[in-house]
Amino acid sequence: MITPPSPTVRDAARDRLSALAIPAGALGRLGEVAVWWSSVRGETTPAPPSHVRAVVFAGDHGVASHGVSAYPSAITGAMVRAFVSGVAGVSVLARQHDVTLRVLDLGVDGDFPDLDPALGEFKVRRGTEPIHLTDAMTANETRQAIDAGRRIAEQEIAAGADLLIGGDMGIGNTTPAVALIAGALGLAAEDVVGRGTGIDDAGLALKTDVVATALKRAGDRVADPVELLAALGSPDLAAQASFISTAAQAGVPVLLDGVISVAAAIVAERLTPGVAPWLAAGHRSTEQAQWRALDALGLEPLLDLDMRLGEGSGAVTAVPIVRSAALLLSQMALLDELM
Ligand SMILES: Cc1cc2ncn([C@H]3O[C@H](COP(=O)(O)O)[C@@H](O)[C@H]3O)c2cc1C
Ligand SMILES: O=C(O)c1cccnc1
Repeated sequence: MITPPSPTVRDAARDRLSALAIPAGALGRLGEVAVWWSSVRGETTPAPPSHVRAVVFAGDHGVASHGVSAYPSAITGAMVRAFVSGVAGVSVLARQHDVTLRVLDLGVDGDFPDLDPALGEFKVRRGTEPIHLTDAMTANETRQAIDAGRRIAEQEIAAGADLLIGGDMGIGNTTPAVALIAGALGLAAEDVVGRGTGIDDAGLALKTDVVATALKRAGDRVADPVELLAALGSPDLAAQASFISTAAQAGVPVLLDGVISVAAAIVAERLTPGVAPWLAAGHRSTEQAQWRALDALGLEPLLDLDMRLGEGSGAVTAVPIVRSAALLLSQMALLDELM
């Protein structure tokens, strides 16, 4: 069980919010995120996040060659190179919002001999098995990925992170992500599948079949988070789940992104109950599984921009919102002081 953020500080922040020189409730969700930021920082008027660190967990997925994505697996490696050169979508956003971005290859089906070997320091395997046919990975590989996620979070925290973000890269990864959400929450395939990179109706029907078959194959094993990850997950998803869980245990808040990041959070909550109060939701993605999982975690997304990129992009886009909220709570006058 994880120690929750301080209820005393949260109440003090709520009191301050109610006393600000605004009509009651006028900051809307900005007020709520300010109170959350105070509670996770353990101070009524904490400084806004200034050491935001994002890690992109990259990996390939066996299901990708079974018609569940609009794009081929070769894109994964090409995008890893784009992160390294700073030209991916989230790279641009991270530069704009002063977020440190790190990309790690947990399970890409390829190697990068010309790039910094640190990229593959935590690599578990090349791609996964197709989850509708067999387990994504072995129990041993799952433990290795969980251990990697913990060490990655510890490194980011040691580097001074005051807010962490997990991003994803891997063609096909919305399929295991929604399967994990369905498995953990007991939902049916048709209630979790979405169009991912933009599959058509036939693709959606096929993806629904793949997820339904995978869930049936996993059976009761979905009740155990480690078995769930081995059966339906991947090294990158397992590592991100453990990254979130480790951050929450250390009292470091995490800003969630889209369906992959939220799937990792749902599994993190299973690995170590009590994670959710340490989390905020950066945005609402177009994937229905993401909304259902956020609901289950009790989280309301900050932004709703119809984004469906992943990479951590929705979370990084929300960073200035968290900063604005923190500044409002600490710098605004109280109504009493003006009277
Ligand atoms: C060029 C490109 C860049 C991306 N950046 C993130 N994704 C996102 O889309 C993929 C998941 O969707 P699906 O499950 O439908 O394959 C993941 O790689 C995810 O990171 C991208 C996808 C593409 C094509
Ligand atoms: O919800 C997301 O983050 C998402 C949606 C589609 C494709 N990749 C990511």
